[in-house]
Amino acid sequence: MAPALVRLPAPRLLHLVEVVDPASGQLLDKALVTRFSGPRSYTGEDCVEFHLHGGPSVVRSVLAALGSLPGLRPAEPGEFTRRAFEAGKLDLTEVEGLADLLAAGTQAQHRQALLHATGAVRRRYEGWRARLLTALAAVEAVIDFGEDEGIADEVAAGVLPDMRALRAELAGFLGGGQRGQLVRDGVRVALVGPPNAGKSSLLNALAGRDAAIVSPFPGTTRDVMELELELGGQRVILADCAGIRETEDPVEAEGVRRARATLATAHIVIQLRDAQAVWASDDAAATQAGDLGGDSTPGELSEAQLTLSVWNKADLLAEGQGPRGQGFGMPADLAPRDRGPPSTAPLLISCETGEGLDDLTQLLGRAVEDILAQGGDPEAAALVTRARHAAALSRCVAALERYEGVWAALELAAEELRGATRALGAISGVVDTEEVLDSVFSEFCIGK
Ligand SMILES: Nc1nc2c(ncn2[C@@H]2O[C@H](COP(=O)(O)OP(=O)(O)OP(=O)(O)O)[C@@H](O)[C@H]2O)c(=O)[nH]1
Ligand SMILES: [K+]
Ligand SMILES: [Mg+2]
Repeated sequence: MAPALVRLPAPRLLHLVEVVDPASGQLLDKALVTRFSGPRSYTGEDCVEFHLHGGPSVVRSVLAALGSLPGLRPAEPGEFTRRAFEAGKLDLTEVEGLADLLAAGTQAQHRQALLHATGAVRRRYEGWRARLLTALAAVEAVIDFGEDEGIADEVAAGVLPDMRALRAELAGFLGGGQRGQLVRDGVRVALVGPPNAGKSSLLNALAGRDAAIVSPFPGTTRDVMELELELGGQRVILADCAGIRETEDPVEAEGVRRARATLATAHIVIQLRDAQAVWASDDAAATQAGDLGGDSTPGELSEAQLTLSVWNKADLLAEGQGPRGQGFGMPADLAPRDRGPPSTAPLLISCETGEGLDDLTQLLGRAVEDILAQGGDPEAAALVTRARHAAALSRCVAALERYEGVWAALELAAEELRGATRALGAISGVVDTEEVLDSVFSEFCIGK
């Protein structure tokens, strides 16, 4: 039997149609439908988009009707985008940008993802790769055809300056810090200090909700509790930990171990102490010098970490008692940025009354900016948003360094230039391995 002739609606226009189950003839929805004919579609293939009413039963019944047609099946997560990539519609940086765009929770993440998704990053990488290919082509041409020693030397010397410049440029991006990854993954802030300092109370105050358990019993928090905040458009991950102290309790001891691990990976450390306890213990000076309190020592902090020293429970200090009366600690250094990172002079707050919390938020925002500023300018930083980019870039730089050692020996030089080209190509997916592709596409949810 000849197939029934179907008049397809015009492509790339919305059509209001009745969606009918082909088996039962039952009306399923009245909906807008668009047909795309390849290659002018997202995947490059012939596609149809259904704009259904959103009720779960409508969607389920239309999917079931479609699934009953021969040759149709649900897409795997990321399958549409993978097909688009395979059809050459997107490169890997754009694919990753799309995944980041779908996941973007902050303005900074959003802006950075757009640089990838719109191809700005792709163009940078393609430009570099084109320079490598030009150099490689010149060198290979001499290997293949050039008999003349003079020409060989001339070409080798001609290629060298641009490859040197390229190596320096790429090394600059690699050494420029981790801003791209910080924007994507968040700046990590750890709340540490002795038990009962009010760390969980402060986490709740900053989050604006009762996220962590607060109690008058020291040793309440055991697991690390992480919360995401948006500060000045930037993703910040705030971690509340167990109070650091020696303990016989094996569960609390595990909490202390986790607290130390969290402390080690934090970009910013808020050292929280009970103002009255510090004042009573008469070691205010030691605290000003940046002591973590409890059993921990300043030696646990690395140079790159910023610390904010904060004294809590200001409401419990009597009039004239404590740092307030001594003329320091209120508020801590809120000096302009050019005067360096926030100082370690303590900031006095109360989670109970809210005193000092605005100052703390400001100070924290500035510390986050300082951490990001160490990571270079935003557009350059957007080139390296994943560990995979950094790894490929450093392979490329290493190959170019080796090239500079052998540039006059054309065969060896060509080999290193090929290696450098391959490494850059891996970032955009020009040269791909299944493994990289699988990990990139696995980030997607079903339907993209
Ligand atoms: N008066 C007063 N009490 C506070 C303040 N902040 C916290 N507290 C109280 O201090 C006690 C301990 O607070 P938590 O937030 O549980 O302290 P923590 O540092 O998380 O304690 P651990 O998890 O046990 O290490 C609770 O009873 C809080 O209500 C404050 O600013 N003023
Ligand atoms: K507690
Ligand atoms: Mg706690």
